[in-house]
Amino acid sequence: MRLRFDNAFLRELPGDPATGPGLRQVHGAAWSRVEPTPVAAPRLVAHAAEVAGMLGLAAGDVESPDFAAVFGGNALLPGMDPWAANYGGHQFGHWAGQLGDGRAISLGEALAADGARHELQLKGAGPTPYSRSADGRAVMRSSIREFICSEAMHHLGVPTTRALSLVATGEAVVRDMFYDGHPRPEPGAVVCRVAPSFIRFGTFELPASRGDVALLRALAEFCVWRDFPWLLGEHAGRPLGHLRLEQLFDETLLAAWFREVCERTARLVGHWMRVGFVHGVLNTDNMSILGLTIDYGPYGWIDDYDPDWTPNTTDVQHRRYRFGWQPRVAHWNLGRLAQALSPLFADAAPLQAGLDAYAATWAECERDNACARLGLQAGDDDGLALMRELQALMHRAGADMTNLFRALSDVDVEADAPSLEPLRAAFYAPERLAAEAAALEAWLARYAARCRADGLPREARVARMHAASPRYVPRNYLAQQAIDRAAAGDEGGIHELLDVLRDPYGEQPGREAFAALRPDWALDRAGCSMLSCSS
Ligand SMILES: Nc1ncnc2c1ncn2[C@@H]1O[C@H](COP(=O)(O)OP(=O)(O)OP(=O)(O)O)[C@@H](O)[C@H]1O
Ligand SMILES: [Mg+2]
Repeated sequence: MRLRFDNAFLRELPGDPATGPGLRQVHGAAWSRVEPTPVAAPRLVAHAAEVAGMLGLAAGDVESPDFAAVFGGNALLPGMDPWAANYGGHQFGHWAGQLGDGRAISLGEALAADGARHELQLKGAGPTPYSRSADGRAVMRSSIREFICSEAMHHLGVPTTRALSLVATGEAVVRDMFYDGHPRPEPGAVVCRVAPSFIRFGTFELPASRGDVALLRALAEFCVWRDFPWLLGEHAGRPLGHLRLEQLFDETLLAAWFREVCERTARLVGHWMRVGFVHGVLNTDNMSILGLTIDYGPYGWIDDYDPDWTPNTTDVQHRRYRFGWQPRVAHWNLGRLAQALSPLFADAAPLQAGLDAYAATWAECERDNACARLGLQAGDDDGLALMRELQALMHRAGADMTNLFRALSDVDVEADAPSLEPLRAAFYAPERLAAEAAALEAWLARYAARCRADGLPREARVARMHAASPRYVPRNYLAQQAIDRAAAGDEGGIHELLDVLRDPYGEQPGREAFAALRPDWALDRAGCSMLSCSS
């Protein structure tokens, strides 16, 4: 197994002179060298062949015992030079100080044959200087969720960190799942995540909070150079040191960078709102600078449409991270990033321009999502208004978000008064549907009229709708079933679910069960409707 590494993060940014996992506050440094702690019996449970292929790994590499050893944290490949990154963050609205990779350890930045950079990072690989009071480990149930959802998001077309592998450690990890004084041992696991960059908003917030403008500037310049090279135009690919000497990183360039971060974040949230994903812990340390979904913890998927739903038990009181608030939370988080970057700007105008670009891009995404899901040609305010009315009805009548949007393409829009029949199976309770049936029918009549005025031929309309509204998403209960089966010794559920989710927009005859409404047993089952941060 061979990979080519170019560890730019270590080479170009200042590091912690101390090594090893001892807990400490790390000043003036972006990273600390620390090796994964070996585990008792690494065993490969699952891998994503697409990610292995992207890295240039062959099937034989994945099957070899070396693979489980490396991606379980027991061995290193030549060129790997493991580190934990230093960052801070706002958690639930409050500044939390230094956080850092407490259980994530980056192994190196692999360069693929096509020149793409893929940082390989183990999650659950043991203690680091940033582990605070925790153990640096992760349990199998949360690792299965991270592995499956990362890949599902990619196939759904949502920007995300990827998952190469899921390795069982053969060791127990003690967790108090509901923070109710009942800790118990659970099987441990390590996921290898893959992304061009794991830089977070909190990466910039930490040096800014300490008044360390030199490190803040170094991080910003590095991030532009490595992660946004297209902003450098003809200078892309030249050594960072040369560009610094030529003072290329002026305010105009940094402003363009911040603006792009804002726009990418808006598009990311647009995708989440389209597919019904609730991140659950949108702290600034869980916001990727590249606008990728990162940190699959107590996330959830919307079953019955409810903009106020949050899956995170830690968040039940304020519901800060509820589904419908994600657009405004992302904006707030960008505000914290803007504040952190402000020492690099003479005045606030360029940062405000970025935040305004967020609002404009999000508004555009919301309109485009609405019109694509309704199968309308033009993205206009009329389509958006129609969507908002439908969402209010879905909420009141208890419609399954995924299934209702999918079934909408079966409505006969040639009829003046289309029948509700094609939608009926997407509702959870007949009496709630009955109470709203007249309002839904009135909406359908207006919708059908709009489709006819729009003039898109049936086939094109349906294709547009199916491309925007998935048939299959990793519903909370589906992931939990895979977890339960794995706990009982059958890991086949992980592979089956991953395979279904490889084609989320296809019909996949024979696999309809994976698109079924949430069953009643999942309503109050841990892992399905409520998830704790204990992972
Ligand atoms: N078991 C653990 N051991 C050590 N540190 C942990 C552990 N769980 C969480 N942390 C750290 O606590 C902070 C916030 O936790 P959060 O739940 O956002 O992250 P996470 O799920 O560990 O990681 P990531 O954001 O890397 O996916 C991070 O600094 C994280 O590394
Ligand atoms: Mg996190």
